[in-house]
Amino acid sequence: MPRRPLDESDVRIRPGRRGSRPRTKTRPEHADSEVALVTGVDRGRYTVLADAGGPDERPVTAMKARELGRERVVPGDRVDLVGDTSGAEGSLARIVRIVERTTVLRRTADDSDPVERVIVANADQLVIVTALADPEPRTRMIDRCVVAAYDAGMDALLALTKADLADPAPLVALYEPIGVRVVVTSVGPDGIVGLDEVHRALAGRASVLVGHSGVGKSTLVNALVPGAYRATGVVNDVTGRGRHTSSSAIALRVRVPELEGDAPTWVIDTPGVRSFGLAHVDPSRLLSAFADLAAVGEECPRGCTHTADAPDCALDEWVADAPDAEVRAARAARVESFRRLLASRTGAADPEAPPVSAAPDTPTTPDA
Ligand SMILES: Nc1nc2c(ncn2[C@@H]2O[C@H](COP(=O)(O)OP(=O)(O)OP(=O)(O)O)[C@@H](O)[C@H]2O)c(=O)[nH]1
Ligand SMILES: [Zn+2]
Repeated sequence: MPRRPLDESDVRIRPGRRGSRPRTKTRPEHADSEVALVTGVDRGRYTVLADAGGPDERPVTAMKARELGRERVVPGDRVDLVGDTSGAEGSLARIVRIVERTTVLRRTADDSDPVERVIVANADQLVIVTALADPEPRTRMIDRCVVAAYDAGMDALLALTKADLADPAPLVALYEPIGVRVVVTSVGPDGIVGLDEVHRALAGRASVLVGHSGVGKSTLVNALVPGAYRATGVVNDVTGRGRHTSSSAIALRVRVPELEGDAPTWVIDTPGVRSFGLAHVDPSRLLSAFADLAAVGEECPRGCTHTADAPDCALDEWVADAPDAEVRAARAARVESFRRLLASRTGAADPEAPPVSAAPDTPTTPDA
């Protein structure tokens, strides 16, 4: 019996076990599944948006079909939906397949859970919300977020809040050279100053927001998506604060029609997520986020870790071979930035004492 080639409506079925039974994969109900976007997860119930952006756009509550096994479904996922997809009160659809993801963001393993789990799928950008003061910015935390973003194949956007309290210039100088776009906001008498710039940076993209408690992330989200939390019940109406009972992310639609063109704008808030799992980050993959350095790294010995003490790392040669002092200084700074990010993966780097770098006229040479 010839097998029909797999297509989009196929559910992943584990092979084997009942070996003799032919794998009839054609399930009529799955043939007319529809693609939906996962916006939230709460205790085994998924909120998905069917026909997202289309004329029949509607929120639907769904559960995971058994066929998916232990595979996690997370906000940002596109899924195939079957069953009652009407979205009517009390209806429950089933998620039968996860569409292949373009990006995955993992949160860090912690004491309660030793596994680095995927928390958001298909996001384009990681927005690192950092207060310029109160609480003080922590560059190591920002570095780690940048690494997580680059490793996930996402862009990094630094949103500096509370510019009324401190000057953003030093942080801008630290992050713009490594490809991080920076937006600056403050709270003024008529709302958030700088919101237009934030809108421009988010328009047409799916952006994950992260930030420590008190940095002004909720203030920002509320300005971007007025009333969103009331609608989703995530925030207590009286205190305005998140219940933060779980660390599951939630996708919220931002309406900026004049900026976004055809692509919708989403922000994905991650209550309770404070850091990202970086144990899996591969130095070469991180290097590939720095196009100029990646080209240089092609000349490195196989398996080079690209750290300051790596023998014969081509990055050091590239700094040493600069035609003049100015170029050398620029290259050294670039390599230092990369190595700073690399070091942030592990517990090694002290935020107040970044790894010792080459002064412009004394390029680092490997000790080995
Ligand atoms: N001066 C100043 N204060 C701000 C600014 N943005 C937010 N705040 C204040 O900072 C405090 C924390 O803001 P939130 O938006 O609750 O911060 P959060 O990051 O969501 O923190 P959690 O709710 O604890 O997760 C609040 O008192 C805000 O009013 C700003 O631009 N300037
Ligand atoms: Zn190297």
